[in-house]
Amino acid sequence: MFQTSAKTFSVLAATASAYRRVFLVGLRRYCKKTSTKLRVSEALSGAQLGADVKGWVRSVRPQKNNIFLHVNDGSSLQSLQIVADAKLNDPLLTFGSAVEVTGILKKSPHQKQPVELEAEQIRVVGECNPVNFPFKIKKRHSLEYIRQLPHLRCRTNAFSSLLRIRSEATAAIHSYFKNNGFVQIHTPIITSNDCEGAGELFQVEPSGPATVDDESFFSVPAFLTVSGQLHLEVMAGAFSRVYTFGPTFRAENSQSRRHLAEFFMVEAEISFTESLEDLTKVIEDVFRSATERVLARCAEDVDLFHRHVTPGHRVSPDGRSISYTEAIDILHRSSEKFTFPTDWGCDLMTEHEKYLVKHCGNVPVFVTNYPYDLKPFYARDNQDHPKHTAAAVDLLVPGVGELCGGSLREERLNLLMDRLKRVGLEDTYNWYLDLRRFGSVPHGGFGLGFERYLQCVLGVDNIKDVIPFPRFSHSCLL
Ligand SMILES: NC(=O)C[C@H](N)C(=O)O
Repeated sequence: MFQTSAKTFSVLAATASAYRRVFLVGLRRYCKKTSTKLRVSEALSGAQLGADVKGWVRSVRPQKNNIFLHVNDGSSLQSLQIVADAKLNDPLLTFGSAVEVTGILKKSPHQKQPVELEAEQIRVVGECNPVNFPFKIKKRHSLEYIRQLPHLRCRTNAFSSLLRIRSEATAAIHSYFKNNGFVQIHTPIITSNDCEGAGELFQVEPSGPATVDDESFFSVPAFLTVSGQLHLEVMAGAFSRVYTFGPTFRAENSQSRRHLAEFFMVEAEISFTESLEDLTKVIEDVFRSATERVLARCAEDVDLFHRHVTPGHRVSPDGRSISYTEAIDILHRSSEKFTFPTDWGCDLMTEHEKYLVKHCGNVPVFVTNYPYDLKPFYARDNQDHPKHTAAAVDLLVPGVGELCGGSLREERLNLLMDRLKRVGLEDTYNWYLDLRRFGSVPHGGFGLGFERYLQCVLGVDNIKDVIPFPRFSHSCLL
C-alpha cells in the first residue's frame, strides 16, 4: 500500500513538475510577447508581469550561475534589480552602458527592493567603456568633481535627484499660483528696459551684419531681461494677479557661490495690495506650499541629499519679520567685526545678512521698509521723514542670504513722476506712467530666485550645483 502510494506520488510529482515547466515556458513566452514597456519607477511598483525596461547600468555583479544588474532610467532614485542567468552575461554589459531588458517581474526577498526583474533577454543598446567613463562604480563623487562634467553629471545619483526635485518644485510653484487665481504671463526674454536700473545687462545683437541699413537689429538697445516685473505690472492692471517663472540674466562679474549670469526667477504681481504684510504672506505661502510638496513627493531624493550631500541640513518654513531699522540696531549691538559699514542708509551686505539670520535663530527673516534711496524708482514711498523709507521687503534665508525681494509699487502718479524726473527717466518710462494715469491701483510684487530656493531647501552650498547648465562669468560650458 505504502509502496503504491509512493509510486503514485512520484508519478504525480513528475507530472506536476513537467506541467510547471511547460507552464513557466508558456508564461515566459507570453510575457515576452506581451511585455509592457515600463519605466523603472513603474516596474518597481510591481504592477505588471512581463516587463520591458530600458535604462543605464548602475552596477554589475557577475556570480557563478547568475548575474545581477541595477538599471536606472531617471524615473526614480531607486534602480531596478535585474537577475539573469550567467549565460546572458556580455562583456559589453558594463557600468554606464545603456540596456534593454525583457523579462518577468517577481517579488524579491529583499525588503529594500520589493521586486526584481528576472531577465529573459538583455540587449546592450549603447556601450560604455568603463576605463574612460569619468564615474566609477560605487564611488560617491563630489559635487565639485561632477560640476566639471556638465554633459554627464545627470548620470550620477546626486544630480539626478536634484533635477527631479527641481522639476517637482517647478510644478509645485505653478500649482500654487494656479490654485490661487494667478494668470501666468510669458514675459519677454528680450527687452528694452532695465527694470532694476542696476546696469547689469547683456546687450542683444545679431552675430552677423544686423540689417541692410546698418542699424542695430531692434533700432533701440535691447537686452536680456533682468526681471519681468514691469511687464507683470502691465498685466496686473488687467488680471489683478499674475506671475511669471522663467530665465533672467545679470551680467554680474561674479563667480560667487550665490550668483549666476542666467538664473530662473519666480515673479508675481498682485493688484489691490495695500500692505507689505499682504505681500510677505504670499511669499511665505509660495515657499511653504512648494517646500511641503517637494518634501512629500521627493522624499527619497531629498533624503539622499540630506544624508550624503548636505548632512544635518534642515529647512524651516516659519520665519520672522524685522524692519531694516531694527536690523541696523541688531548689527550695531553685535560684537562682530564687519567689513562693510552698518550705518542707517547702507545696504545690507552678505556678511550682515548672514549675521541677521543667525541672530534670529537660523530661520527665514523678512527685512522690511528699506531706506528709500536704496530701492529702485518703482518702490512705494512710505513718506515717513526724517528716516525716509520705501515699502520694500527682502527675505533672507539660512546659508543663502537674500532669497527674495519685493515691494509695494508706487501707484501715485505725481510721486512716481517726480522720482523718474529726478533720475532723468521720465520719457523712457512714459508708458509705465500711463499705468498710473489709467486706472492705477495699489499693488505690489516680488521676485524669488529659484536656484537660491533650491539651495535653501537642500542645503547646497554652491548655486552652480542646482541648475542643469550653469552660466557665470568666464564659464559657458556646452
Ligand atoms: N519682481 C520683482 O519684484 C523682482 C525685482 N524686480 C528684482 O529683480 O529684484
